[in-house]
This record gives sequence, structure tokens and C-alpha cells, in this order.
Amino acid sequence: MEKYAVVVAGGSGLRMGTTVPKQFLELRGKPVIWYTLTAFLDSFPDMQIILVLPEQHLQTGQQILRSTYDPDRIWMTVGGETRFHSVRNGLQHIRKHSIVFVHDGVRCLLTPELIRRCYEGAVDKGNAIAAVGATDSIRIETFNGNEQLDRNKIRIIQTPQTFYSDIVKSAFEQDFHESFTDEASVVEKLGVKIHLIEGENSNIKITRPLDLLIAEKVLEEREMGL
Ligand SMILES: Nc1ccn([C@@H]2O[C@H](COP(=O)(O)OP(=O)(O)OP(=O)(O)O)[C@@H](O)[C@H]2O)c(=O)n1
Ligand SMILES: C[C@](O)(CO)[C@H](O)COP(=O)(O)O
Repeated sequence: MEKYAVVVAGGSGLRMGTTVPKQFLELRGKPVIWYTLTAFLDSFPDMQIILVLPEQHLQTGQQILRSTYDPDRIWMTVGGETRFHSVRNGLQHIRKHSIVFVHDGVRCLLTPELIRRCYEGAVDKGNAIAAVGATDSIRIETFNGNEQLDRNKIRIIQTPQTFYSDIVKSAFEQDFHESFTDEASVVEKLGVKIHLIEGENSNIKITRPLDLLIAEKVLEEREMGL
């Protein structure tokens, strides 16, 4: 089965507060997005990547793409107003029946093992969404105040979110709704059952400056073989 990763990196990174969008910031000498691309290239020899970028950063993207070990497997396209629109733009370039991984470009610590687990899950069940358990206690705000939720039933959703191409492409023909915070929510709206697989605690979404420090440390430990 052909494999395509839509790696969305079309955001501006407002919460990070840097002039350069966070996907281009350096971590141990390489841009954040370089690590993400490398994990997908490493996962399967026939993995192809559609990298979605802000229009004004296509040239930077081209340089990063060329600095990977197999740029011929990576194509670039332009992002949209929201993450949903960026994913939709990326999906438009997939025309073959395939397995599609949608992934946040700024989740740069994912491993090839997680990508392969997503593939197996999607082939088996039709879709596979990476998720991890909660380690904090969880409360929900209610009309009267708030109440505790059973954290053993809570799953924190990550990417990759992996689907057969026909399902995810038709789901993204729907109009945007503000509840569409990930691909699972868009596909579920078509009545499709969502299947979760075990994600990785280190697969953080780089959002704020603290996340960069954590990512540096994780990469340092991996380089030392820890
Ligand atoms: N219009 C957008 C918005 C987001 N993304 C991508 O979606 C991923 C997750 O989004 P988020 O962490 O929210 O990134 P930003 O939107 O860049 O950050 P912020 O919300 O702080 O501005 C990132 O890789 C981001 O580049 C995108 O491709 N297109
Ligand atoms: C897709 C996602 O990473 C799953 O946790 C998340 O919903 C993206 O959220 P954001 O609003 O783009 O930060």
C-alpha cells in the first residue's frame, strides 16, 4: 500500500512568541521540522512526504528539504488560514489509494516505530490515532463549578493520525467547523469509528519555549543512546 505523510507546518507559532515560526527554530543544530521529516523518511523506504508550509517560508523549506538524506521523497505545498485548511491543502496532492498519515510538523520527537505502529493499526482497523494516558488529575467545569473525571478513561490525542486516503479526503470536503481540532474529529463527523493506538510521551507538540528545552534534552539523551 502506498504511504503518504501530510506534515503540516504552515502555522505562525504565536504562543512561542518568536519572529521565526517555531518549526524553523534550531534544536541541536537542525531545524525542528528536519527531525520530523527524518523520522518519516526513516519509517518506511517508500514513505512519501507532503510538507505544508507558510507561503513566505517556501524557500527556507526548500533548503531544509535538501538537507535531508532523501529530498526526492518530499514535496512542498502552501498552508491555509487554519490547521484544518493546511491539512486540506496537503491532502489535495494525494491522488492514489494509499495510507495517509497527518502529522504536526512541530511534533518533531516522534519515532519511526510510532509511525510503523500507526500504519499497522490503520491497515487493520481503517484508522489509527496516536494517544497517551493522562498523568494529572482531571476536572471538568460544570454549571455549578467543576467535577472530577476518571483520568483512567482520558486519552490525550497526538499525531500521527492515520487513515485510508479515500476516507480522510472525503472527510475534508466538509466545511470547516471550530470543533475540528484534529483529523479524528473531522472523520468522526462522517460517522466513522475512531481507533486509538498507544502514542509516545515524548511526542510533545512544541508550543511554548519550555517545550524547546524538553526537546533539546530528549534529543541529547537519544544521541547518547540513553
Ligand atoms: N494555519 C495553520 C496552523 C497550524 N499549522 C500547523 O499545525 C501544527 C500544530 O499547530 P500549532 O501548534 O497550533 O501551531 P501554530 O498555529 O503555529 O501555533 P500557535 O497556535 O501558537 O500560533 C503546527 O505544526 C503548525 O505549523 C498549519 O499547518 N497551518
Ligand atoms: C492535532 C493536535 O496536535 C492533537 O493533539 C492538536 O489538536 C493541535 O492543536 P492546535 O490548536 O493546532 O495547537
